[in-house]
Amino acid sequence: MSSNTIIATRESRLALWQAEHVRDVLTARFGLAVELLGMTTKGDQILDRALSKVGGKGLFVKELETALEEGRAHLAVHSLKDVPMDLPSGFALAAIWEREDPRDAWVSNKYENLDALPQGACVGTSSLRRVVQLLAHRPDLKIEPLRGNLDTRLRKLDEGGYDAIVLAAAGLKRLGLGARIRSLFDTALMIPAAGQGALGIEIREDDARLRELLAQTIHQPTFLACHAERAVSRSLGGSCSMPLAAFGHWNDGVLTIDAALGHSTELTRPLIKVRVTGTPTDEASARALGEHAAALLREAGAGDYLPAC
Ligand SMILES: NCc1[nH]cc(CCC(=O)O)c1CC(=O)O
Repeated sequence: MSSNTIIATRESRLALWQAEHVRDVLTARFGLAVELLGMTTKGDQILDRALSKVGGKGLFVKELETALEEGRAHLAVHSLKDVPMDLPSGFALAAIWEREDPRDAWVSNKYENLDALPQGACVGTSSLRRVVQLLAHRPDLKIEPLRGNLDTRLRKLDEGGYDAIVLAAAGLKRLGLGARIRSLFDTALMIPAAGQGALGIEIREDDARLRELLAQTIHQPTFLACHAERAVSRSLGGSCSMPLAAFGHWNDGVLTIDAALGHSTELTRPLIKVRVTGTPTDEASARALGEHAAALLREAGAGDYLPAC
């Protein structure tokens, strides 16, 4: 095997963009010779069912972790949003990089935004988080499942299957598809998912060399916000699928976390929403802030909303 540093990556256009970005930064900054190892994951193969029904987001990372474990690769680059809240033992999240636009995007060939949709119109998304927040504003809408990579989802919209779809702005912008964004959701109306728009870099926990090197690349405000967001999810039992949104944003040195939870099966039940603020300085204090938000959600009745798992 070559002495190059190898990045395991999924082969969707977005995953490859992200892996190439990490490769280029590591080469420019540390002079590393980096190669990509493309892989297909279970999550890429299952296109007909909601991920929440077949084992959740871990499906996108398992094969990459196996490559790390077997020494076929050294780093795995992920959309942080797709990384389970607790990594299996032996693996570490060595870096979180600066976020692209964390907002959700409205993509439609006919309607400017959610308010412009006629009664009973059809919106495509398979994200429970997006479904409950769309229905909170427009209970009349018909929501239809929409899976596949970004190009597939856009094609399904263009074929006329939906009046509009909702996608992460980050993915569209990274792929040069920003022109497809008709409008952007206010993060108060459509709170993003924990980690949305950020990159997460995973390594073997015992890889001291890469751990030290990657520590120098962490984008601290994103790192703290995302650890707080992920802690909200973890505290509520993040391995289960639930309609949860958690978004942290910095203002004058203060981190505000907005979180919203919908009922896991009765998707039109009122959302439970909380906001907390703090000034975390490290991973532990960021997590504590997220745990505080989760505690407030529980006080407000989250226990009745969570799936039994
Ligand atoms: N769940 C799939 C996924 N994972 C990351 C992104 C977009 C990029 C990001 O949020 O970092 C997407 C597509 C989407 O939600 O529209």
